[in-house]
Amino acid sequence: MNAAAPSAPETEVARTTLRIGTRGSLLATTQAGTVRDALIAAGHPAELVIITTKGDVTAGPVQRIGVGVFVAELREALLAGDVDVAVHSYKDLPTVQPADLVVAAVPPREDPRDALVARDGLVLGELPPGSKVGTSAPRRRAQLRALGLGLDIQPLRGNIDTRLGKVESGELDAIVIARAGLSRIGRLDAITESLEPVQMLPAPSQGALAVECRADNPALIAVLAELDDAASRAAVVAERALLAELEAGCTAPVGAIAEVVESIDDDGRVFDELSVRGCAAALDGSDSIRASAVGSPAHAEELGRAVARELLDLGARELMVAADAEDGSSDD
Ligand SMILES: NCc1[nH]cc(CCC(=O)O)c1CC(=O)O
Repeated sequence: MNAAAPSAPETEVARTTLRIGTRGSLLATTQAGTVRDALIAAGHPAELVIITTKGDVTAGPVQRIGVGVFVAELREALLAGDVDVAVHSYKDLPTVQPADLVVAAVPPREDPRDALVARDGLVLGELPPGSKVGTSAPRRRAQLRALGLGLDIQPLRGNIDTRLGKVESGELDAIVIARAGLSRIGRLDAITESLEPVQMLPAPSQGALAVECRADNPALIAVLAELDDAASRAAVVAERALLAELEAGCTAPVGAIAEVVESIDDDGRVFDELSVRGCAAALDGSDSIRASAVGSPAHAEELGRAVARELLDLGARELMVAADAEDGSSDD
């Protein structure tokens, strides 16, 4: 920095290489790398800066370490000015956005579905009762149990390679993980079944990235906004509004999927609609509730909240309170 001529953020954007903070895992650096490449392609020099977070060096369940652990240190680096941009897996962000930071872009989202990685190429319906299936996310555990297949759900943590290794070694018969993570690290080949939303609703904002920067830098916000994908943003806004209205965190047994779909009006005109589906499940799989709505993408937030209120009317709160009481380990 030139101490004699301190520059306004506006001019800084124009002449410096943007520093993009990321966790050091293969998944995180790959994700952040797509943002770096998109910025460079748009004429904005950018580079990655690896930030080691507590979540990367601790092996305990996420609920014990604290929700948002993967996010907090990246945000500290942003606020300290050590980096200009942070790239997060959107589903790892708490629902409350800090006032001094903004999600300036939601790039085109990956397929949000969960994926089954099973031994011998098996799909879910082929796993015999008693099969050991790894996942620590209450949302996945509850929805798997609700399928009534008699599966033995086992805790699962670690990076993607560690998780895949448990199937390869035979320790587990299968695992359920986000398809997007496998896609980003080039391991779609490991998937034996992509789980349809009728069986398994993904975590709110799964497969989407949040490109975050300080709220006090309008020039940088404008640059990052070039990477924003309107349909992906509308979907994520609806899903996270649903989660927020349920007053649930990223470890709650809540699933949601919103999609922009084409519709045709009475005069034959094609227009975009936003379809929103959500579920809340009891952790023991004894019950799960679903609700849905369709409306304008411009009303994504209201749509998400409306689906959440319907879930609440159907008893979601009572279900999730029971879920809270059971046990702590989770990792969605
Ligand atoms: N908290 C774990 C996490 N956070 C983001 C991803 C990758 C998928 C995504 O970007 O949504 C994963 C792994 C998983 O859920 O299997």
